[in-house]
Amino acid sequence: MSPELTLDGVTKSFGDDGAVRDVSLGIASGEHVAVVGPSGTGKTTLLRLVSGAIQPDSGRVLLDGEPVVGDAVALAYQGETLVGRRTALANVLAGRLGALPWWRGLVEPLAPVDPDPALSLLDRVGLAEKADARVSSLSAGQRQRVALARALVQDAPIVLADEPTANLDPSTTATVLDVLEESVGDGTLVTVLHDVRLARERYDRVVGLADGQVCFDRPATAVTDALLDELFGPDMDAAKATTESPSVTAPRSTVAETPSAVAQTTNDDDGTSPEERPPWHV
Ligand SMILES: Nc1ncnc2c1ncn2[C@@H]1O[C@H](COP(=O)(O)OP(=O)(O)OP(=O)(O)O)[C@@H](O)[C@H]1O
Repeated sequence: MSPELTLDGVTKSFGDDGAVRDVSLGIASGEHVAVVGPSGTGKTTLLRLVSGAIQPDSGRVLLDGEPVVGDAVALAYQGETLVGRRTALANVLAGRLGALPWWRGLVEPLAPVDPDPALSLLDRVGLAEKADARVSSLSAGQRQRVALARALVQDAPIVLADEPTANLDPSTTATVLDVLEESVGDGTLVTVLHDVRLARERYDRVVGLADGQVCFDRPATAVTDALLDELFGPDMDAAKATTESPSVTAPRSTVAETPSAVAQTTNDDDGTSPEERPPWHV
């Protein structure tokens, strides 16, 4: 069982900018939650607060009622947090070190870390042949997948993923989200996604952030175009013109049985390429 995650009136500012403002959320053990919202509305800051990477100015982040400590939370960052001159495998193994009990370093200081879990994850995200490549030689999408593997190899009960599908093509996006869902399994998953369609299709629950505050917090099946309109503002008008049928909102268990669902649900009938459409287009 993953611990229950609670954000209680969490606020974080950078200078005069209130990045996250009085956010309260309860995320139950095993929930898979997507966080969506326009750029600069505090999504990354929220994940960093939950991971303990930064501390709130006020409010509390709690796991089962206690402050976040230890290795309970793994965060796959959106940004460049890998060591470029080390190999992909070495970077993923660095995550594995954090998953081992502290006393292993005392008892077996020279024992090598078992590379198999890291190699297996690199294989599952499609990077088996890049295991020995320096991270600095990898594309942005490949680095994104190394960062995800590094988070997943920690076997943490709560996994946070910040835009894990940025820079990826549709097929690799589906693979990465499949690996994420399968690896986390019954654990708790909080993923920041720009693609609202994926959030609706693949997650139990969607939280919309606007200007650092919760705009909506609904089961994925209850996320309507009106809510997205409120969240994303005027740009939603373009989406309304092309969104006449209801969203494809398969529950998580169904999607997991159809790994290619993302590619299959892409609608090319309106004459626009997927890249030209707003992220919530269905
Ligand atoms: N370390 C920092 N120092 C100063 N300002 C910051 C810092 N981190 C975030 N901010 C500011 O906080 C606000 C929220 O940033 P954040 O990265 O959380 O947004 P976001 O919703 O994740 O954006 P995006 O979707 O573009 O990644 C922005 O105005 C940003 O400039």
